[in-house]
Amino acid sequence: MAPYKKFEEYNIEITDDVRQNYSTIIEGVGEDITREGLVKTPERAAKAMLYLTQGYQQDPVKILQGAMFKEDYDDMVIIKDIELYSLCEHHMLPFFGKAHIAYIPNGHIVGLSKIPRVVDVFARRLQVQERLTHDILECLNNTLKPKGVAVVIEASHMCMMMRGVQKQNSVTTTSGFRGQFEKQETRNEFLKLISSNLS
Ligand SMILES: Nc1nc2c(ncn2[C@@H]2O[C@H](COP(=O)(O)OP(=O)(O)OP(=O)(O)O)[C@@H](O)[C@H]2O)c(=O)[nH]1
Ligand SMILES: [Zn+2]
Repeated sequence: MAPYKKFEEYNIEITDDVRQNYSTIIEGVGEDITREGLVKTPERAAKAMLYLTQGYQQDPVKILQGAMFKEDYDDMVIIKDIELYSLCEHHMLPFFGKAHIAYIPNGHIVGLSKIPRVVDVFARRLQVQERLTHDILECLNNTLKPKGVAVVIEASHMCMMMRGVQKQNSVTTTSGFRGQFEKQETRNEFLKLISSNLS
């Protein structure tokens, strides 16, 4: 079985429930649910929400284990500027930005695409940025068992932009480091490489 199912494969039985609840919300904000433009909206909104939270149905460990290859390379591997879209668990509004991830292999490398896939598995859940950062960090650390792993996330939160404090330009940075990245020198090398424009 594939570690991640296509959206359509698991969505069918739960859509009805979520769709019904979106009808209630639309009526609750004072709209006419029978209006032409809104007739299909509960269905669309339910599908969109289930898409944005599909990470609950996916197994990030299997994703990584499916593409680990024996290799002696033991220098830093960095994937930077991985775009991410998540939902804050407090308001269910988007937060979005970039993840920068590095690891130092320990006998195994991993298929490069699997790292952004793991980011998406954890981002497509109700999250806070701090937990998202640690979820990714711990998953990579426990599964790849590398010599070190580093995760930095920079994100903007719609709940701070569209409403609430209404700050349009603030960016939140979170980070986590394990193994060799706990050493100042290695951590600095990583931070220098992700802030350079060379890629
Ligand atoms: N630490 C953290 N806080 C977040 C994240 N996303 C949203 N928040 C915050 O969650 C907090 C929820 O605070 P509450 O006071 O319960 O909610 P609220 O009345 O809507 O707060 P305001 O946004 O200040 O209007 C807010 O300060 C949000 O900015 C996140 O990823 N990490
Ligand atoms: Zn929020």
